[in-house]
Amino acid sequence: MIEIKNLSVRYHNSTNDALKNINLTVEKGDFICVLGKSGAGKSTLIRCLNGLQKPTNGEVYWNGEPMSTKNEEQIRVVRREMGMIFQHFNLIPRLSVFQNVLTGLFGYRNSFKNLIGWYNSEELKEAKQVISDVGLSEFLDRRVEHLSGGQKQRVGIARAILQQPKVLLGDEPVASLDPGTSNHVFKLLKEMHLRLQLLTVINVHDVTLAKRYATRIIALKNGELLFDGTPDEFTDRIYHEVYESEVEKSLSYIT
Ligand SMILES: Nc1ncnc2c1ncn2[C@@H]1O[C@H](COP(=O)(O)OP(=O)(O)OP(=O)(O)O)[C@@H](O)[C@H]1O
Repeated sequence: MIEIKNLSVRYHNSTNDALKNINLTVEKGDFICVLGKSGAGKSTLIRCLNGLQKPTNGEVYWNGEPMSTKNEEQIRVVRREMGMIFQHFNLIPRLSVFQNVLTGLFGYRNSFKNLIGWYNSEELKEAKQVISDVGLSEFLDRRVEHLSGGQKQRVGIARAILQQPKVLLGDEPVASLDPGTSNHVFKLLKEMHLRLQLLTVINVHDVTLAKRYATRIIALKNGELLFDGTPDEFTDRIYHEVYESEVEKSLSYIT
């Protein structure tokens, strides 16, 4: 579904590659967690998948077609098929849950309809359904600024799902949430993945969550692909290879 060949990214003001010669194929059916220390290249990888970041070298193929040959309009069409959820939710605080979720339809409508906020009855019904699916029916008319972090992320998920994506991408969607709430959000993501057959790629710092929910784990280190396998194959030895220096540094600071 998405194939990455010899992908490297170097930001214009940097002397190092943020991603170095990555080769990957991700398929419908994958629930992928991307692990790696801060700065390993996880966000850059997600941004390459949705076309927000152009590779310095190599290519990203969407259903066999190179992204680099697509014009802005064609990339917009591809991006419509990719729902995104974010660490800081990217919601409009003063709008209600319902209004925020409806913005998931923006990619399918002309700007005039979006501007005047006109939706047909089918669209309104679908929006109510996804809000119910994420367990927020009772908060339909509440401004999102008055929700908890976990509820806000549910709104983010509902908005992404209303978009009817084929792929769901998450850039550290639980980094601002407590462990219990993070687990609930992952459980919901997994349910959506299974029910809608959504290819899901999520950056996460919590290895326990990755091992509990992922079908496949990818680990990056200094921009390189260090590991690609099942949660069972992600052993303690690999964990230490991915994180060791960071863990040791933080422990030596405490003791
Ligand atoms: N816009 C940018 N301009 C220059 N360098 C950047 C830019 N964005 C990221 N980088 C650098 O690229 C490397 C990879 O960053 P990236 O954000 O992809 O890592 P990450 O694994 O997502 O980190 P984190 O877990 O802290 O979010 C880092 O060295 C970072 O400083």
